Amino acid sequence: MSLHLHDVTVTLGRGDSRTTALSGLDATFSPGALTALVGPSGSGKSTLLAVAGALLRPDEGRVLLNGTDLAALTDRERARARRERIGYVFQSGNLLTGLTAEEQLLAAASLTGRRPRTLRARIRELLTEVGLEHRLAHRPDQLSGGERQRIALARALLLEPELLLVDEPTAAVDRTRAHDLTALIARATHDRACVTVVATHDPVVTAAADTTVDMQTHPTPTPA
Ligand SMILES: Nc1ncnc2c1ncn2[C@@H]1O[C@H](COP(=O)(O)OP(=O)(O)OP(=O)(O)O)[C@@H](O)[C@H]1O
Repeated sequence: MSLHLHDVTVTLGRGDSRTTALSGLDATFSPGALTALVGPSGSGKSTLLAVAGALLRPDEGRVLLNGTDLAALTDRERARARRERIGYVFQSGNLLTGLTAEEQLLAAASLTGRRPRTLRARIRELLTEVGLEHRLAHRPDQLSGGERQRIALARALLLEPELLLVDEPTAAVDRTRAHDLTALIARATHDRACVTVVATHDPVVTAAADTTVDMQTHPTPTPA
């Protein structure tokens, strides 16, 4: 399993706000390695995650997930890849309104055909690992921003993706929790040899990462 971005260009916005967010980007991400994606605000980290996560189709270039070019798939195939192969943890958490923390994970797992009975123990274990064992029955509107994102991380880890993409996992938590979450992500990456890319400004994450990709070494976003 590996992720290669070849000559990827992404243009965002229209008219005066049109911006080349990524320009001819080449990057390789290895299995079993936690990669910290660093660079100043606006350097294209979230854009890279969106392209790698098959949420955004590049204007040009190839996005090879273990040899499959995500950019060349149909919308339906891309949706399937997102569901079955990719775990994407947004800063917002992107949870389903009205479901408790535990139900968020059960719902995600049921989409992949797993039996709820065998899942509950694993779900509780993961919610404990992200420090939310006391929030199992809380719905998104009863949780803080950092807590919502931690549920999203637990949900992604439950599904054991080949590719794990995480946007700023430690931005809304205290330092102790930042260390714990980073260790959890690193452990999952190493244990299952998945490709993990974490966009971050946090030295706690960069210190624990196996490797770093610096967006500053790539061309800065410019008006298109
Ligand atoms: N919808 C959009 N229309 C036009 N330009 C956009 C749009 N979204 C993002 N951009 C621009 O694209 C560039 C890359 O943005 P991106 O969000 O990928 O940066 P980032 O490195 O993730 O930043 P941050 O660290 O602040 O999250 C920025 O210059 C941004 O202003």
